Amino acid sequence: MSKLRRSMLFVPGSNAAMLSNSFIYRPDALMFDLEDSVAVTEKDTARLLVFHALQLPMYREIETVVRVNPLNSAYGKLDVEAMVRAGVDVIRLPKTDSAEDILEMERHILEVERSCGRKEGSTRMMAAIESAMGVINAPEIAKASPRLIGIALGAEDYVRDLRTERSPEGIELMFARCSILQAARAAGIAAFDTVYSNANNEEGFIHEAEHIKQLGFDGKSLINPRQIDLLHNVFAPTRKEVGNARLIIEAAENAAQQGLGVVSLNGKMVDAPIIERARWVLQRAEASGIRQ
Ligand SMILES: CC(C)(COP(=O)(O)OP(=O)(O)OC[C@H]1O[C@@H](n2cnc3c(N)ncnc32)[C@H](O)[C@@H]1OP(=O)(O)O)[C@@H](O)C(=O)NCCC(=O)NCCSC(=O)C[C@@](O)(CC(=O)O)C(=O)O
Ligand SMILES: [Mg+2]
Repeated sequence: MSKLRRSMLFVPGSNAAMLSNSFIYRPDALMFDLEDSVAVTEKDTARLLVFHALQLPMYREIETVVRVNPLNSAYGKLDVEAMVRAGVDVIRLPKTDSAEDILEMERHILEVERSCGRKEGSTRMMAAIESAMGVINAPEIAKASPRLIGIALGAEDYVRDLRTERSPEGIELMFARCSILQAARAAGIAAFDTVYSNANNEEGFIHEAEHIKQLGFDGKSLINPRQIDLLHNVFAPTRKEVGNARLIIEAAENAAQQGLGVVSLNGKMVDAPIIERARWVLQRAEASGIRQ
């Protein structure tokens, strides 16, 4: 079963208090940020703080992602050098506009891996798409490197680029979400949704989480620990879904014994894709529990 990456909690890299205890919230991944949540005057301090946080034993037990600054900024290369040396699991490249951005990042990561003796290819990558150009190039971006675990939408920057703003229904994000999802699936990698920026609006958050789960996303970036359980609950299958999946597997096993590829379960067709989905529901229930 592929690794669970439902929740990825952004932690501002310049906030020493948050860095020291963010593991207690147990998201699927922690995403230390060196980019937009860090003031220009704090960039060097944040890099040092995150470097040290990555040495802490508690961060060895959880997947760590660091969002670095773009390589064409004054900080990007220094960020990558420090984070690869620190042993981060995944580097998140923000504002990815083209496959060339990925290739450039890959070249730089490889150089650092070689110079510090880290296994070549062991640093994984994630690309955040945050512009119209990035959305148009999503299929090439998603296929650009075997290091990529997934691509993600960065909606706050994206709506700025489109010259609009986010609405509760998210109609302005529909094209980008579908494009990113299609590109990710065609490349065989994960698709991650963007942050919901109001930590106090639980209802709005759940509405958005249900929407992106229905579209097919694997998970979502988060800004606040209170959003973690809400998201995990949305992603957990319901008791009814689990019960139904068990019946489908049972029916499929009986059908296989009789040499049949398709059978009926209470009038509903059960064939290969339906069986595969049922297995996926059971795996998900085992990994994430059943919806509360
Ligand atoms: C939103 C808010 C200010 C609310 O503050 P509040 O004070 O109301 O929070 P409370 O709930 O009261 O905190 C209760 C306890 O949790 C602790 N706690 C809170 N948040 C924590 C956390 N994140 N990590 C660890 N610990 C945390 C806190 O320290 C306290 O601990 P304690 O005192 O011990 O009880 C706060 O959460 C926060 O700063 N979030 C991170 C924001 C951030 O990273 N932005 C950048 C990424 S987005 C972006 O760049 C756009 C994007 O690029 C995105 C894309 O690409 O998708 C695009 O373009 O769209
Ligand atoms: Mg952004």
